[in-house]
Amino acid sequence: MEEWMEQKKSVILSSRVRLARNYKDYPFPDRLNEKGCEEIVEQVGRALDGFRKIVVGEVDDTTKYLLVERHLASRELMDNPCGALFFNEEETLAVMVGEEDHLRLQSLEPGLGLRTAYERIDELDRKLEKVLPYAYDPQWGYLSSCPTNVGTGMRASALVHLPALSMTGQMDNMARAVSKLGITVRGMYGEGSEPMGDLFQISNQLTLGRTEEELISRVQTTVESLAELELEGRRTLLEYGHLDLEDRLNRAYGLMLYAKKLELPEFMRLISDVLLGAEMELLPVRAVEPLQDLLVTMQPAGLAKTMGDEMSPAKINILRAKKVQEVLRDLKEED
Ligand SMILES: Nc1ncnc2c1ncn2[C@@H]1O[C@H](COP(=O)(O)OP(=O)(O)OP(=O)(O)O)[C@@H](O)[C@H]1O
Repeated sequence: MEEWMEQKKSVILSSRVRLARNYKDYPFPDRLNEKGCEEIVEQVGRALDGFRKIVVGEVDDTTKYLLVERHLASRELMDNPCGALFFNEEETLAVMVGEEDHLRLQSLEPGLGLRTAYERIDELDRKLEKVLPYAYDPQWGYLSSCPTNVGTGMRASALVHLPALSMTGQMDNMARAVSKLGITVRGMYGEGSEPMGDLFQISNQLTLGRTEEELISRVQTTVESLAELELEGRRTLLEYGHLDLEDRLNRAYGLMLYAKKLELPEFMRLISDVLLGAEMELLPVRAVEPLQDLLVTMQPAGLAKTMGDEMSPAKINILRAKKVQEVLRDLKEED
C-alpha cells in the first residue's frame, strides 16, 4: 500500500482549485472599461493582506511568461494590461483580477491535494465575500459571463504525468471516456494548451448543479483511477517490452546528458522519458523531485531571467542543456 502511495505521488504532480467570482455592480470583464478594471484591482488589493501585487501592463514580457510558467497566472490574464495578479509569499494562493471573470481565486498544492487546496481557497473566498459585493443569485449561485462557470464557479484540477498511457496510445480513449463523466483533459498550461511531456491537466467541466464536495470527489476519483491505469501500463511495458522500454529511456537519458542545446519540445519529450526511467528505477538517478522541478525551471522565461532577461531562443537552448546536465550529473548514482 505504501509503495503504491509513493508511486502515485510521482504520477500526480500538483493540484489546483480555482473559484470564479464577479462584482454585482460592474459589467462583466469583456464589457468593463479600464477605469472599472482599475477600481476593482484597487479594491481587491485593499481586501488582501500580505499579498504581492503585479499589474500586467507594468511588467515586461519575460515576467509575464514567468508567472504563467510558475502556474501562478493564466495566459489569458497576461493579455489584459489593466489586469493584476496578487499572490502570497509561498505562492500557494493567488488572485487574478481582469481575467475571464473579475476575480479568479486559485490555490495550488503539490501532489493530490485537492481538499487542502479547496479549504484554503474557501477561507480566502469567505474573507473576500465579507467586503466585496459578489454577484450571487440564490437560485443559480455565483454569476459569471460564461455559462460553464455559473454555480460554484469552481474548477478543481490535477496535473498528471501519464507516459505509459501515452506510449501505448491510450490517451485519446481515456479523454473520451472521462468526458462522459464531466471531466476535461487539457495540456499542462490549461485551456487551449497542447499537451507536452505527457503532462495532462484533469479537471471538472461544469460547475453548476453540484456541490463543491461532489465536484472535488469526482475529479479526485478520476485522477486516482488514471494514476492506477498509468501504473498498470508501466507494469505491462516492463513485462512485455522490457528491452524496448530500457532502450528508449536510456537514449533519452544519453541525449540529455550530452546534448549541447535543447529546444523546449525536445526537452519536454526527453524529460518525460527520463522521469519515467527514474521512477521505474531503470536509470541511474538518485531522486525524482529535482527532475520534476526541471519541468518548471527549464521553461523559456525562467531561463531568460537567469540570463538577465534576454529572450534569445538560441542562448536559452544552450543554457537549458547545460543546466539539465548539472542536475543529472548531481543526481547520478554511482555504478
Ligand atoms: N493542477 C494544476 N497544477 C498546476 N497548475 C495548474 C493546474 N491546473 C491548472 N493550472 C494552471 O492554471 C492556469 C489556468 O488553467 P486553465 O485554463 O485550465 O483553467 P481556468 O482558467 O481556471 O479555466 P477556464 O478559464 O477554462 O474556465 C494554467 O496556466 C495552468 O498552468
